[in-house]
Amino acid sequence: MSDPLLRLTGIRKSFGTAEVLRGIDLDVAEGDVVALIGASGSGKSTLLRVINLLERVDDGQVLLRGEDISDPRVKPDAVRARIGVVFQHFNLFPHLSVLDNVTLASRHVLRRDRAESEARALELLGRIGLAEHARSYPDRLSGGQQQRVAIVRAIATDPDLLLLDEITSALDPELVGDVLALVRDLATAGTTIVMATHEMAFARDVADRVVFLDRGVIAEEGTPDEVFRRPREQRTREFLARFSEPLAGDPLPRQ
Ligand SMILES: Nc1ncnc2c1ncn2[C@@H]1O[C@H](COP(=O)(O)OP(=O)(O)OP(=O)(O)O)[C@@H](O)[C@H]1O
Repeated sequence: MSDPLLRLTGIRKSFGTAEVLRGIDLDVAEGDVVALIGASGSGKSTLLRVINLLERVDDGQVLLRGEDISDPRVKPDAVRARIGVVFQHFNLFPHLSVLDNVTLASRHVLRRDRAESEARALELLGRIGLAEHARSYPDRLSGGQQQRVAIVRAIATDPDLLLLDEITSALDPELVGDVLALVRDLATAGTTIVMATHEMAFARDVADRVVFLDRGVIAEEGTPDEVFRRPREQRTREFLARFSEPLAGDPLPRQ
């Protein structure tokens, strides 16, 4: 069998005396959408940061297409061009236009030609209805628009993997729908995504697999149906009980 796109084996990470990740094993196949859920502080962001080499593991391996990228000799920049990341706060560069934000990595890390990078960026911005804002600065855009630009920027290098860390948490509720719709489109188009999310209804509808982290270990994983409707673990049930209201209805906007 061929290697999964991403394989995590025995990942451990401590900050001081606090062990935040306590032996994580996880495989993500090409095209899979994996939702990481769990209480605040359970280690979701740290796990994403470990995958992207923003944090180095204390123990264990991160394998991307079979290559051990957690090896200290691997240069983070080379890996980051292969792994797109979007954080809670949009992190667009305020002094660069939308277009320059989107083309930055493609031009300066991958050394792609300017015209080629801009054509691709404009095509992506067009897909999210923001091509006319290409020459604007980020502060002219709403939070939801900025976050969609951040997503487009993350995929502009055609990464192997897209990591999303609570990308709707800082948005006003009325702006969440468009951002989730874009993620839904990417998932449908076959993008491999690992996302930490508090949007349970979204995880249920979009993810192929749901991973429940509890104090640094994977307490349960399965299809959305298994985890949300038939959780095996008491601690999963307790966690989900806090989200029972949104899960009962369907708060997701339909396109
Ligand atoms: N750089 C750091 N230095 C020290 N402690 C850290 C650092 N990063 C994370 N932690 C701690 O690690 C634990 C896990 O944090 P993490 O952000 O991974 O959790 P999370 O599940 O993503 O939480 P949330 O849902 O609130 O974002 C927390 O107790 C946090 O305080």
